Amino acid sequence: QRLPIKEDDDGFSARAVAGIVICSCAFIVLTFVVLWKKGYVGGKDREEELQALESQTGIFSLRQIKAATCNFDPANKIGEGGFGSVYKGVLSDGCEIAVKKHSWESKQGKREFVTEMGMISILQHPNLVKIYGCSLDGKELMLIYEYLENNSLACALFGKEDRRLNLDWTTRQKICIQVAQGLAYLHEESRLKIIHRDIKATVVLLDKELNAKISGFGLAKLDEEESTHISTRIVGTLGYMAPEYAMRGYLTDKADVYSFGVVALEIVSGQSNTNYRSHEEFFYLLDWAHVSQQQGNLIELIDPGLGSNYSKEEAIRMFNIALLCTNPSPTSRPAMSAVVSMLEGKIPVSNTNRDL
Ligand SMILES: Nc1ncnc2c1ncn2[C@@H]1O[C@H](COP(=O)(O)OP(=O)(O)OP(=O)(O)O)[C@@H](O)[C@H]1O
Repeated sequence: QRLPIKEDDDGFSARAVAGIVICSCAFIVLTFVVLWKKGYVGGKDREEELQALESQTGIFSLRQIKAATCNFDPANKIGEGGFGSVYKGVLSDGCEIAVKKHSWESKQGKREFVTEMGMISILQHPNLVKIYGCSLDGKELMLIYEYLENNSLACALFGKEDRRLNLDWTTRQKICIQVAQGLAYLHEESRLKIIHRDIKATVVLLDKELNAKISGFGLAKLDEEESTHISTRIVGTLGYMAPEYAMRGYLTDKADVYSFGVVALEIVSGQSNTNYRSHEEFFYLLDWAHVSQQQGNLIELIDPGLGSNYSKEEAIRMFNIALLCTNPSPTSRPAMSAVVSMLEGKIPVSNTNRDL
């Protein structure tokens, strides 16, 4: 359940970056179209050349997208996000794509479209979903991504029974490390430091080999050093938001670390944090994990679907890391690069006094 957004946002620092990216693409296409129409460029088959150029610059025509998705055939619908549907498509060169439609009516939908386009086109990492471009034809506002065959982590872990994947322990461990690596890149390695702000199991997509790629950059924000870190616009998803951000608007990269901790808990338990009902008093999985930890029987939360085919040591370590990441105090949460090393067993799980 996404939180509503006040439309008079004053903290939209990604707009400039996104504007430059889109303007540059539009300028290149426009220049080419003018030259092409005047006959300065283009050979026998100008239509083909224009299409090839469209793909290179990342601007797709509505015609191309309609052809790729069989006119948005409901059979090609693969998901539903907060601002519209997601369709699978195949371009004329055989390349598989995912097309995310954004609502033109909603200001928030347009804002997220621009942020996502700007952010993700400047970021490149094996654990971030790739964007191929966009389509801005008429009233349709669409983002075009690489298609990931195995849907989202949420679907794999707690989707409908026929769509759920029985992820084994090694795969869960790999996915958890890859999400942590993607976040470490955003926070510590990319030229622009970025806070994703909406890390959850539905934005972790899985490719053919079940490698994890982070998507959903519509709420991402630049982490500027001079910023006060106080947001007047609180956005994110209930059940995954860090308390200091949800209650006081205090936003740092440690808010993503908290959300990651919730995802790690979901990976090891196979339960959704927001839907978990184990006991009437305990609504969220995270609450239940704290109670189980106090009672010293955290092990009972490990996904029973794993049977006995998992490493107890690694599962307990993942629980410990998840609880460390969801520490109520942001300064007690580790940096994502440290989380990667802890998950890999290269450094001990530190700053935790939680006994198991
Ligand atoms: N590149 C992709 N490849 C395959 N499936 C995708 C891709 N992108 C999105 N999907 C599917 O579409 C669903 C919705 O994605 P989308 O990013 O629109 O929404 P969301 O992030 O879950 O929701 P919200 O926008 O409300 O936060 C995903 O959970 C996934 O199942």
